[in-house]
Amino acid sequence: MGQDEVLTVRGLRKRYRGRRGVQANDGIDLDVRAGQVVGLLGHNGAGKTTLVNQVVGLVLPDEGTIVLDGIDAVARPGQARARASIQAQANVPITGLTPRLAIELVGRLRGGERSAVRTRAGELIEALDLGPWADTRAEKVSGGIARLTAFAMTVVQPGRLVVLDEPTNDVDPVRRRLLWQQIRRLADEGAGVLLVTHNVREAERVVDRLAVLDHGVVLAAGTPAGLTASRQGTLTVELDLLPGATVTWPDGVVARGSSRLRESGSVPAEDAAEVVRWAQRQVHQGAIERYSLVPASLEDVYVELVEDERRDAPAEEVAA
Ligand SMILES: Nc1ncnc2c1ncn2[C@@H]1O[C@H](COP(=O)(O)OP(=O)(O)OP(=O)(O)O)[C@@H](O)[C@H]1O
Repeated sequence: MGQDEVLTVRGLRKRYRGRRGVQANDGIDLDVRAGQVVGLLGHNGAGKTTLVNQVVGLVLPDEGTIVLDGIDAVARPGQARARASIQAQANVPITGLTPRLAIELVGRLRGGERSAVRTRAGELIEALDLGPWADTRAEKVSGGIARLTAFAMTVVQPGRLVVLDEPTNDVDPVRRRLLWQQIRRLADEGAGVLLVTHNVREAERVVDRLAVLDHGVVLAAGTPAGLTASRQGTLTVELDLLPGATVTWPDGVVARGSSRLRESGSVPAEDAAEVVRWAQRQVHQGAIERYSLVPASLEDVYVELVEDERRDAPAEEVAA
């Protein structure tokens, strides 16, 4: 393991026993290096939280190895956990405290020196625009502010590995941007960050590498550019339909998705000009309100990967 490796996971398997045994992790390899944000994507039940819980020693693997900052995390979970900070999916209750006090308390519990912790807590409160609620009793703050407070509690005295499980849940779009900046900054300042998220569109701009998990296995892993390379030369066209309108795609467009007032498809870049002319005519004819053509995103690739996997999987496995 090189000195920059903060987390190395190899061949990790975990099966939950019981009447309907679930193979939650089925041979996972994963690496996080210092200075990197690694995103972990996957549908509900893909096995992300199981993986994270094994990394921080809350769940014992059936098989495989986990090395966290040089420590064997399976044999010495306590020591490994001391080198990591984790923001769990559910917020730790801080009833009776204010966000500022809760952030400072965790900083002190994790061994931070009083004035350094106070300064860092103040910086985080400012950076996340928590000021107006920093000194309000926790019972009175909104879900989004509670989520940001939980993030600040996690990173006030960060470990070498910072694990964030859905940190953006409930956070408003403006503060989400501030949060993404802080996540990036954590890595830039030397931590390895493992980020569990469904927010593929926003994460794409921040992560260095991604692993896509599906039914306990890593379907694909790589940089955002590497994962989207297979879609280079392809654009995504999106239409906002007017109520009651229907459209039939022109030749060259492959339908990708459809909801009540939105259709999306993919189109080779060389056909884009033709599709724009077609879409413009649809606007004039009152079928669509607006349209956009954008490069294929990581979200497109992610959805396709998972859909391909579903198509190939036996029916009962998909239903499970
Ligand atoms: N304690 C448990 N006992 C039995 N089965 C469990 C337990 N925890 C999780 N599972 C099952 O293991 C599988 C993986 O769950 P996990 O929570 O790791 O997925 P996830 O990717 O984190 O999902 P989500 O995005 O919904 O949080 C699921 O089928 C889930 O029902």
